[in-house]
Amino acid sequence: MTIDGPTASGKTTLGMALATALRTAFFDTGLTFRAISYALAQQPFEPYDGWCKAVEHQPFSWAEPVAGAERSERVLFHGEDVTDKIFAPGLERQLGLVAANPLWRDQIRNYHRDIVEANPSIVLVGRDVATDLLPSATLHVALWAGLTVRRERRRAQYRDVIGRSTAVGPATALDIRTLEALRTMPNSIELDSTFLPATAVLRAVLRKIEDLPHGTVRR
Ligand SMILES: Nc1ncnc2c1ncn2[C@@H]1O[C@H](COP(=O)(O)OP(=O)(O)OP(=O)(O)O)[C@@H](O)[C@H]1O
Ligand SMILES: Nc1ccn([C@@H]2O[C@H](COP(=O)(O)O)[C@@H](O)[C@H]2O)c(=O)n1
Repeated sequence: MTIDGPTASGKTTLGMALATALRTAFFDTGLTFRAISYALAQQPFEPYDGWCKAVEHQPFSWAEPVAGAERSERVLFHGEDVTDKIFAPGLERQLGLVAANPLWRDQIRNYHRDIVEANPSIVLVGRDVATDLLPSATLHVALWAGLTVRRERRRAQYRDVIGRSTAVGPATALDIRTLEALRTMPNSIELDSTFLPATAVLRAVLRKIEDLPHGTVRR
């Protein structure tokens, strides 16, 4: 299954809950973009294409999920848990550079393809996963939420983290470009979560799954 939508629309929340309910693998492709941007931000130079190779050797790894944590996937960089840091506002510029670079996108796509191949039963999250990575998925969900609500959700998410309280500013050029680039599959379920709690979003998707022909989704 794929879940796409703009930042802080609730993709990860829904994806993790769905993967738990259906006992499938789960992967948030945004983490790859963020982890690579974080690695680049540690370098003193402007990123350029040659770095694609350089970052291949960066020692990233994914730690075991942390039970009870809101965002249970953890990203390690040189052994340090950088999961919170890769959501820091200062990474926006690097994120924009990585996301706009076709060479980076190719490498990241190949990395994600390997993950999909290794996990035929997977909930895959990210803004282009439906159209680009897994167009033949059993179910596509296009999740939406208004900008003000998304900003407030992110602000609440960061409220208790020192130095992160100003993390969510006005819509940036990156936000706007990303929204323009969002494409959905013609057969995707469109859900507006602006006024829906996360549990209701999950219930709505589970209901859609129940409507699928028997045996389409193995539990
Ligand atoms: N339906 C909802 N109602 C209220 N809050 C929600 C809802 N869905 C998610 N949230 C909260 O909003 C915040 C952002 O959610 P989440 O990380 O799932 O979004 P995302 O789309 O995966 O973001 P990103 O694109 O940055 O990875 C989290 O704190 C989450 O608990
Ligand atoms: N499939 C994807 C996932 C992400 N991006 C880019 O990475 C940025 C961070 O993603 P989040 O979902 O964690 O917000 C995002 O702004 C995109 O620019 C992408 O291009 N394709």
